[in-house]
Amino acid sequence: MNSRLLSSTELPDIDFYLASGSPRRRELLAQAGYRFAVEVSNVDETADIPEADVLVVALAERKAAAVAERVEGLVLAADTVVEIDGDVLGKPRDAADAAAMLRRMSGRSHRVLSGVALAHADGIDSLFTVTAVEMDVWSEADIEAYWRSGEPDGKAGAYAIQGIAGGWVKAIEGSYTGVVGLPMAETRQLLAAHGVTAVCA
Ligand SMILES: Cc1cn([C@H]2C[C@H](O)[C@@H](COP(=O)(O)OP(=O)(O)OP(=O)(O)O)O2)c(=O)[nH]c1=O
Repeated sequence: MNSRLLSSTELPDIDFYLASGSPRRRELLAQAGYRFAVEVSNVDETADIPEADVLVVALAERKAAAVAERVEGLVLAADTVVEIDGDVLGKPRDAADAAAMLRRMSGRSHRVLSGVALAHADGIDSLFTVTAVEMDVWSEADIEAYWRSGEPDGKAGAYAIQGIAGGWVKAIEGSYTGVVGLPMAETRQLLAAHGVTAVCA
C-alpha cells in the first residue's frame, strides 16, 4: 500500500464548516470538490413561520449561526421543505404522515424550497431556491412499499428525488440539487463571493 501518515503541516486545509447532518449535502459538496468539515448544528427545526421561503432562510440562518458560535471561519447551512397549496411539509413523523404527504403530492405538482446561509465574520448571507416538481400517481401499494423501503424517513415531503422516488418524478423546473437539499449553482456563487472555490477551480 502506498500510504503514509501526514505530518500536521501537510494536513489538507478546509475552507469552511458545513453545519449539517445531512449526508446528501455532504455528498453534493464533496463531489463538487470543496474542502470542508462537518459540524452538526442540532437546532430545533420547528416550522414556526408559515411562509415556506421565509422559513427555509430562517432555519438555514439559525443552523449557520449556531455552529458559528463554536468554530472560527465560514459556516454553511441549508434547509429544505416541500410546499403544496400553501402548506409546508417537513419530514414525516410516521408512516401515516408520510402516506398523507405522498397522497397529497400524487399526480400533481408541488414546490421544493431550499434556503442556504453562509455565516462569515461580518454577518450571514442567505438565499433560497424554488423548484417545481411534477409527480406521477402513487398507488396505495406504492406508498406502502415506499415507506417500507425506509427512504421517506428524514426527507422533506417524505420522498427522495435522488432515490426510489425519482421514478415518480415526471418533470422538474428549477434546481435539481435544490430538491436534494443544497442548490449547488447558488451555493457555489455564495461561497465564491467569500473567496471559496472548489479544488478543481
Ligand atoms: C425533497 C427531498 C428532500 N431531501 C432531504 C434533504 C434534507 O436532508 C431533508 C430535509 O431536511 P432538512 O431539515 O433540510 O435537513 P436535515 O435535517 O436532513 O439536515 P441538517 O438540518 O442537519 O442540514 O430532506 C432529499 O434528500 N431528497 C428530496 O428529494
